[in-house]
Amino acid sequence: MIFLLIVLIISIYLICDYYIKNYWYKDIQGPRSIPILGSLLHIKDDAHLVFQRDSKIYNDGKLAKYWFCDVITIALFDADLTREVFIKNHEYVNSRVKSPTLNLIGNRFRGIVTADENYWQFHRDILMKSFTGRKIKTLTNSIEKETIEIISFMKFISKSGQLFSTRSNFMNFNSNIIFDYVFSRRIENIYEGANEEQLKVLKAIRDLFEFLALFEIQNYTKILQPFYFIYSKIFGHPSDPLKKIIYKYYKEHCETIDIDNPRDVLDSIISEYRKVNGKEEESSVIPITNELILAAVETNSTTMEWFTLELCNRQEYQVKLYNELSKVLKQSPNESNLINLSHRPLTPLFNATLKEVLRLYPPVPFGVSRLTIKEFKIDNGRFTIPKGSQIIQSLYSMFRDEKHWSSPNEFKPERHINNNESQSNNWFPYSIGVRNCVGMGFSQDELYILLANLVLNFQILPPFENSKINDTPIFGFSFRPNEFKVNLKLRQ
Ligand code: HEM
Repeated sequence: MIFLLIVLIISIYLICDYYIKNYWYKDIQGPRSIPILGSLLHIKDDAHLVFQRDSKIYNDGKLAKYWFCDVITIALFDADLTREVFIKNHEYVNSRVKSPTLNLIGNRFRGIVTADENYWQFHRDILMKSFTGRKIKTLTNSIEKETIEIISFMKFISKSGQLFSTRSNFMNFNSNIIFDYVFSRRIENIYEGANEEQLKVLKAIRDLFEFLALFEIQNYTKILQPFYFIYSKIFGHPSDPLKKIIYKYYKEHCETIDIDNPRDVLDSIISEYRKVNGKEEESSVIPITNELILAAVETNSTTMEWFTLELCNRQEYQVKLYNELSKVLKQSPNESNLINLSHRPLTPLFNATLKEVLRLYPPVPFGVSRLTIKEFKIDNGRFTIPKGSQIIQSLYSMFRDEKHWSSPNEFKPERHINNNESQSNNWFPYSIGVRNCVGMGFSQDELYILLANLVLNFQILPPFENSKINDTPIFGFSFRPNEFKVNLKLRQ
């Protein structure tokens, strides 16, 4: 009898769940959902391609509705509509999805990337003040110093006839800069191999990235969430090792801080926090700094990998870029013989190439999901976006949409120079609106200085003569190529 009752309850639940997912919120079409999992199986593998396909099927290519288990999800396929949601209606979409993963990383949504509607504005203001309160020159110095280090390592590798591993070295480069900027903790000789303590830090960052797959069931199924929390309490969470390290840095900073003369971003955040609210300092400052590291390292490293890969497969562009860079350095030389930010306005082709790489391979191909805190209408009232929806920007399909880009799958940096696509406001790999990427300027400076000096100093060749490096993307937390090595030939 009890068994029959249980079967009956489960059956009713499944029928209701199926009905809600497929027959409610009917003004936005999407693929059919099954009970419990919703549309998760539909988008699980190569979601960027699934969204690209769906953008040709549903709602005139503007958006589509999916169910990620219990969470109604709207994927935006159209750049104009994305602006309408993220700029015009920004106050309704400034929260993040309340998933257990974001909860645990962000200390109950108290970080910056993970911050919900209660913390976001407050933490964003603190962070912006901390960035602008520091002299930006310090960051540029740090990037230039690290670039000299890595270029000298590349020269060593090149002379010794070894191949250059792109992923590990770019990760080391980016972690060293952000650790220096945020904690004043640069790892000496990182490219030759760090010491045990430093390796622990690098491992903590990498392990967390390995773990951070997107669209996991436990993040979207309410009934599973308590088990996930209990499991993480007992066995630990992949974000714990990095947080432990950052806790140590935080304590050291607290002991030695001079509030009026902050040494680094961590000092600045602590000072700003103390000005407004001393109460939750530790539980907020640790996730904020933790998430700065997470947001910075993977995205920039991925972009560096794609840029190197594309140029390695296109020797003709390397020649063009080399000619442009060497000419400007001759025109305005400097002591270090380094391309720096003052050269940027004089290198239009290089700038366009970087833009083209970010268009074809946006490192965060779906943006970072937002959560709606109120129902609202878009597209002249045609679509209602329900409260509690997860909003995804399908950047990959938008950046390859014929509506906005000619021959969208082709690598054509020139499209960004002096033609009708060059002024396009449909290029936003760093997202748009008031909650866009905080690190956009930081990222652009780092990418420019490192990659320009790479092209200036070396010819980038594939490991085997006349071969091409595989450019099929791997879809995970970010959007990266298969790990690859290159042969760096020193230019004379
Ligand atoms: C190629 C490099 C990068 C790309 C493509 C990128 C892209 C993005 C995107 C799409 C978002 C989501 C914004 C939204 O919710 O609409 C974001 C957020 C964020 N990014 Fe980046 N990012 C990059 C580099 C960086 C760097 C270097 C830093 C740190 C210095 C950084 C820090 C952040 C932070 C803190 C947020 C959260 C902002 C907030 O929620 O208010 N990013 N980024």
